[in-house]
Amino acid sequence: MTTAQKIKDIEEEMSKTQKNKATEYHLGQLKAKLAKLRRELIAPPSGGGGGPGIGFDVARTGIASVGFVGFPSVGKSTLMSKLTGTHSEAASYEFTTLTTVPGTLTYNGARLQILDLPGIIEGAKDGKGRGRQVIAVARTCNLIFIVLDVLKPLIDLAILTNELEGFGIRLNKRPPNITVKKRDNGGIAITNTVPLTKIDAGAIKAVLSEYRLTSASVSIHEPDATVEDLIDVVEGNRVYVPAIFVLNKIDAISIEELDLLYKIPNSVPVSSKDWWNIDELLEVMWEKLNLVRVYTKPRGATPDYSSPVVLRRGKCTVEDFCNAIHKEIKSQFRNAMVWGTSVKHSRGQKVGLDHVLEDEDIITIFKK
Ligand SMILES: Nc1nc2c(ncn2[C@@H]2O[C@H](COP(=O)(O)OP(=O)(O)OP(=O)(O)O)[C@@H](O)[C@H]2O)c(=O)[nH]1
Ligand SMILES: [K+]
Ligand SMILES: [Mg+2]
Repeated sequence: MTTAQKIKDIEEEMSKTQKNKATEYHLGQLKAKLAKLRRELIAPPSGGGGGPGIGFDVARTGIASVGFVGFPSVGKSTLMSKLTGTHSEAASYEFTTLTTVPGTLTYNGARLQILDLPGIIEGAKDGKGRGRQVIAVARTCNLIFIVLDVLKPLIDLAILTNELEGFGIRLNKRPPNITVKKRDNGGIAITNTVPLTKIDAGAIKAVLSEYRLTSASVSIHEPDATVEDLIDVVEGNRVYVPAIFVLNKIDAISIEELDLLYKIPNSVPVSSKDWWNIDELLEVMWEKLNLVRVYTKPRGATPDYSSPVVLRRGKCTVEDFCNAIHKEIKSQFRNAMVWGTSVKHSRGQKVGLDHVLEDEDIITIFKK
């Protein structure tokens, strides 16, 4: 039996199993089994093809990458071509785009790589079409645009989210606040600082036993933690990626319909064809990318606002700033003067290499 068939069997069994106290353990087991099978698809054991990077990946450039995911003919290539000035074939027939097409967009001084991807279909995560290769590229992006056609059923949004979830991608989520520590004996000990509303001891034990964890301490601090959250923590290979639902083709709907679309969280309605609301899309993109611009101020001169050094959040210390400019700088570094929200004083503050910079800080480096 192939992995995809095994997955299908388990999904069928789950849909037939009623959810109640008595089945909690069994369902926990099934969900863990499913996660383990999915892991095989994300990274095939050996030469299975379709793993991360195989097939559609391209050389990465720029400070961050944005991948376009969607069903065929929703307008991904139309949007990407116009945003970047790079030609990516767009046409009315499905599967026009057959491979990754990279382009570059500079926004707020940051060079971003935009990846137009082939359309995917439902079932992609379980091996339908070449969807797995597409999702594998999306998994490595810093931001995902889920592009949707507003003339198609809105359920597509949930279907696509589910496809990415099945590939270990979590959209607009933080890692669950749960820790699992293996220990030598003593069985399963559960501590929780929040009420457990969606998971109980039975389900926790079922999941852990599926991973051969018979002795472990589990601490749950995540409000309304689910079995899926626990599995994510045990599996450990999840990626947490911000996403924007780009609701395309609003030129073809009424104002009343548009009002409804505005209620969908993390979404931006646009028309790629008529270039409507692209400004908002870019603003939300910038927010979600969460980048840090640092302006260099030469001693005694005004800061250079035209070309910031752009860093990624979590990798934006003064040391990271130095490395982004030139390898040599760090060895000559004495200290730095920083102005902006990362320091307390409005007149600036002297800092060292480990100081964490904030967006739009100004910096002067003093050498030895
Ligand atoms: N009305 C309208 N049509 C659009 C818009 N954007 C794209 N289209 C049309 O939708 C069709 C598909 O566009 P593509 O850009 O090829 O879509 P795609 O998502 O890249 O398609 P695949 O590569 O096949 O997955 C084309 O006929 C476009 O002209 C839009 O904003 N409004
Ligand atoms: K198309
Ligand atoms: Mg295309």
